[in-house]
Amino acid sequence: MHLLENPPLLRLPYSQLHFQNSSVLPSFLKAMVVLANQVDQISLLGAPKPDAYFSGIPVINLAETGSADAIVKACQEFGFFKVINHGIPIDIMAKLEEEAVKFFSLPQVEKEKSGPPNPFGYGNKSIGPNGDVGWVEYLLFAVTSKPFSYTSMPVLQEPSAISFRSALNEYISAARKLASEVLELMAEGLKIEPRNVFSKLVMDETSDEIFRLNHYPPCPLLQGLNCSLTGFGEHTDPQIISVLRSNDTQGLEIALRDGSWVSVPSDQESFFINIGDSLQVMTNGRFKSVRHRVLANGLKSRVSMIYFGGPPQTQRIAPLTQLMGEGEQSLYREFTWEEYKKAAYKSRLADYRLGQFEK
Ligand SMILES: C=C1C[C@]23C[C@@]1(O)CC[C@H]2[C@@]12CC[C@H](O)[C@@](C)(C(=O)O1)[C@H]2[C@@H]3C(=O)O
Ligand SMILES: O=C(O)CCC(=O)C(=O)O
Ligand SMILES: [Fe+2]
Repeated sequence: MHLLENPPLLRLPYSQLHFQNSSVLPSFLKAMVVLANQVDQISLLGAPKPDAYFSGIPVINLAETGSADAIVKACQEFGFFKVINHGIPIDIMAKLEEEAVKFFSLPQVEKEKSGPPNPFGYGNKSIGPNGDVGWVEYLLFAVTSKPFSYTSMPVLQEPSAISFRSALNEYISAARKLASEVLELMAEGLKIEPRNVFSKLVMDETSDEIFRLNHYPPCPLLQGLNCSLTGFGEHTDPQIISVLRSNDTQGLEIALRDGSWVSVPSDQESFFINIGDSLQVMTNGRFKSVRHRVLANGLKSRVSMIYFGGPPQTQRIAPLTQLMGEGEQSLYREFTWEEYKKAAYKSRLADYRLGQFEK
């Protein structure tokens, strides 16, 4: 709806298009004649979309004993898992989703009052400072105090934004608590002490946390073409842990250890946990940071909310001595979170950011 009032969103590189089935190519090319006037930077580099949902995503039931071992297994194998029976009321997610939908439905000019992102604020299509693009608009927040104050975000300053602010605060507190609980189960599963060895890094007053609301709008021009768009290109998250929740629209994909991509069935009542690069380093590669991306199908809006738990800026990121076997060497040279973040912001989304820190 608002998408049609928003021609700039339609200017997407052709490389963002992914075909489900190569037999649609002729009709797609015909449609391109129509679309060519509206979509610039065309280059046909689409990759096929995985056919089926992956049924092998590990599911961790937090109400069950034994979840610590299952979490460690999932972190080693996938760097990704789904959490159920997490105890967070659905209402907290639904309220924030409602506020997000309200915001993304505003006229473009209103949304842009909170942008461009530098790196925080409202962003449309452009991701990060180095030329990455996707079929997405988003709000990126720095969580600088608990509860945080949103000083530089016009959209949250108006008195009428009280319900948005309170939904955000409620949701972020819940996501942080879940991140901490899961990180403590990881320490338990790895049999290392103290139990809060990971969780204290995201629970500190000075922890560097980010929160993101993503909206992948429908794309009416692509309907009937059976192809998809890159909403958010492949990447790993640089932080320790990410807690993701989406509405019931599909799109999230993860790369398996063999490099193949699989589609994660959406589940609006559950959370998905991503291992970030920093946790890969702290476990000396035992846990893998998961490569993931979002392919938007163009039919239905996807709204996602992601809490990124990072450590304080000065935190040294290195393998935990408690985890190192006899004679085991660190796979990485030492760095602080501040150094890693700086390097990340100089990189493109798909870059292998840990590469320059490997020994
Ligand atoms: C292209 C970029 C966007 C990003 C900063 C970066 O230069 C490389 C890392 C990207 C990422 C991925 C995970 C999170 O969505 C994010 C907020 C983060 O911390 O690192 C984004 C950054 C961003 O969108 O600004
Ligand atoms: O929107 C999503 O589902 C995932 C987005 C993501 O990976 C990110 O914002 O880092
Ligand atoms: Fe991500």
